[in-house]
Amino acid sequence: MNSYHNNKLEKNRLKKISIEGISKSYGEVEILKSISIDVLEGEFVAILGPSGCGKSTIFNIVADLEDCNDGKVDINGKLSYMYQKDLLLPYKTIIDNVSLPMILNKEKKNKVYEKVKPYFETFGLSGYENKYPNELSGGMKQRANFLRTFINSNDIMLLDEPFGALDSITKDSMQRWLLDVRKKVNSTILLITHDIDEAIMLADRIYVISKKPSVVKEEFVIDKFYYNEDKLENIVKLKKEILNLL
Ligand SMILES: Nc1ncnc2c1ncn2[C@@H]1O[C@H](COP(=O)(O)OP(=O)(O)OP(=O)(O)O)[C@@H](O)[C@H]1O
Repeated sequence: MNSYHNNKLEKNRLKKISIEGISKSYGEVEILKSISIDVLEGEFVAILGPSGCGKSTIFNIVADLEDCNDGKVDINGKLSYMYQKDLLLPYKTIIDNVSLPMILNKEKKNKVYEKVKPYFETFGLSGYENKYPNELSGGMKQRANFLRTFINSNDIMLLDEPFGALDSITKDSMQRWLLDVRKKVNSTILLITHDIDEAIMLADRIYVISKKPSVVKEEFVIDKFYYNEDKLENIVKLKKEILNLL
């Protein structure tokens, strides 16, 4: 595979996440087999693979929640992460939920409010600061979760199936929303998904991984000029190619 990073234009861009040949087994069961993945500064990269192939295991190793048996991970910056079922505390308002990481970091509440308030507009949550989670729709709750992740660190964000629990209409609007937010922020994002459409729609680059023991099967650069809703035939072709790999 001729890696994207060998391209001269990309050579000087900072690697925010470098995963080099990681392997992981649980007892006798081999889950990951020498997986290598890079994420450059400001990039949106998706790891796409079938259910149970070890995507969350990669995520946990990157977040340092689990050790790998072999290989290494280098993180250049501050990580935050969001899970599919990230929960908002029901007895706290949205602004308090979003502020939680900073409050836990012993920052003063008023100062934290000042910092987070402007982002309610960016994240489409304006007017919902003092509402409680049960007053928000599923999509809005995920936006609030997303904002909390962003507040924790907007440098590098790991998103594990962030829209997996949403119905398909809400999911579609959330994906469009995320593309829009991304234009306003300069975060580096690593997304884990088993949804091919989601990966193509959101990512600049996709790593397709196989069933376990998982290996990287292929890396795709998603040029949005070539893969967009006006050129559906290109998307269909790419989807077929990816499906054949899975
Ligand atoms: N602590 C553990 N002990 C034993 N096996 C585990 C452990 N954690 C995960 N596994 C196994 O490792 C495999 C990969 O799990 P993982 O959750 O990383 O997959 P995934 O690709 O994220 O799955 P999904 O898409 O369904 O969320 C699964 O077969 C799972 O049963």
